[in-house]
Amino acid sequence: MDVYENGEDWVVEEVDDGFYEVVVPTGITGWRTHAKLVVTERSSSWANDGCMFGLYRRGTHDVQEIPNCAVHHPAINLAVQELEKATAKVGTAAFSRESREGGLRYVQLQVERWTGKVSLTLVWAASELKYAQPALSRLTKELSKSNPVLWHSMWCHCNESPGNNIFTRSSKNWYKLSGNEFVREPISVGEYGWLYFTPLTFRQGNMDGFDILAIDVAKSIPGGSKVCELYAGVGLLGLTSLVHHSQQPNEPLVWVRCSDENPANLRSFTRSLSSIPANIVEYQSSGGDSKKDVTLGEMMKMMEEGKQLDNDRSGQKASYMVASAGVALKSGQALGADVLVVDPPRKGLEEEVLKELCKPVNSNQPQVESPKVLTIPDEIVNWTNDVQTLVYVSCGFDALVSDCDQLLSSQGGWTLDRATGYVLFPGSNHVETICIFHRQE
Ligand SMILES: C[S@@+](CC[C@H](N)C(=O)[O-])C[C@H]1O[C@@H](n2cnc3c(N)ncnc32)[C@H](O)[C@@H]1O
Repeated sequence: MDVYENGEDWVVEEVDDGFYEVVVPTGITGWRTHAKLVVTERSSSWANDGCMFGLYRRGTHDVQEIPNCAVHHPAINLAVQELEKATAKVGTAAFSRESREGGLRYVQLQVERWTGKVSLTLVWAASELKYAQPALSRLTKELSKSNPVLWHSMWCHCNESPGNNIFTRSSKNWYKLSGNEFVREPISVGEYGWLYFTPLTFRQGNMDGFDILAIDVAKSIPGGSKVCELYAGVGLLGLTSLVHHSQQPNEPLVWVRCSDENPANLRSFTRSLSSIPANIVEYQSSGGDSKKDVTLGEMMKMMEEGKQLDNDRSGQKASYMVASAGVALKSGQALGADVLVVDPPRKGLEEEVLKELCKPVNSNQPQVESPKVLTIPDEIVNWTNDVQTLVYVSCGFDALVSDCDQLLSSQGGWTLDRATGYVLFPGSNHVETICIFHRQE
């Protein structure tokens, strides 16, 4: 890429050649439907005047309040006001980093756009729910009483770890206290189903903006393709593409295989799939349990027993595997796929994924869709051999530049056809980018 670091927080294009188109998909205010805020005492603990909610000032642990923040969805600002009032009324003690006393550490607020309701997660410094009581119940009761229509659901996440991580990795630390398990968002193509999120799953900060990006991803996939999606979250990009192509004449996708390392996504994905009309996902009536949900408990048990978690049931065009990106590839998820969609975290692609994409295409490798029918040893398989189009969605520009350099200088035969930047987070210095790569003929 013809960009260089300028020593600041941004990179500069050497010559504006018009290659990198920039899109501002939404207004610059009110776009943030997902916020995580840190909590601190308003004054001293004996004053009992409740908690303050905000962000750490850069490089410090001083909390900066952001009342009526312009980029927040109005429901988030309202929720913060309700939290301030309620914590003052019931005397909730914020967690202190210094004394390690007090309970409330962080809050996560997620707006369900079509209802304007907020799913609230209270992150409490406790090892188990019982140790957060009775302060936790006092607070949630007051919040529900003070504004009964605002809250979609309330959750508690117990986190007494010493560091700054907002959430621990254990799904056992999550407790749903009230309301619905899932925040629902419409798939952004017509009225053909929903995406389901919980506080345990990844959800984009600017959902309106990402809807537009998801349609652009769908349009960049040739009709009739077989698609493998890594880093899929709840399956937002894959399912949007499946629905989009079902509405194009003679262009339905053949299949979409999604995967992600977070096991909590599987329940969400299964729900979404059930909400999409059968003629789009082609369920087969193969008996009563074909759409059966896996409970969180069953999921934990399967993981403890080392069983693979997936919903790859016959008759469905879309399937889900819980696995890291590298493991998903080596399980054959991209075998037979024409298109690979990746949307990794800021640090970019896993080394294993890059390594596969950088291998030269092996014209002697048979084109099959399952490793079970591959007749060559695993060590010499090119797990992305059939992929002709790579759709790379990036939220970390530095990592994208480095991954791009590796792909383009490799023997994988890749060319970068298009790159589009999306100003998804106005007011911040982050840009979301879609890069479309093709293999040279
Ligand atoms: C930027 S999010 C994209 C999710 C999805 N495209 C969306 O828009 O909702 C990145 C996802 O990568 C997953 N992830 C992070 N590291 C991973 C890895 N090594 N292997 C597989 N998934 C990973 C996270 O769980 C998260 O769901």
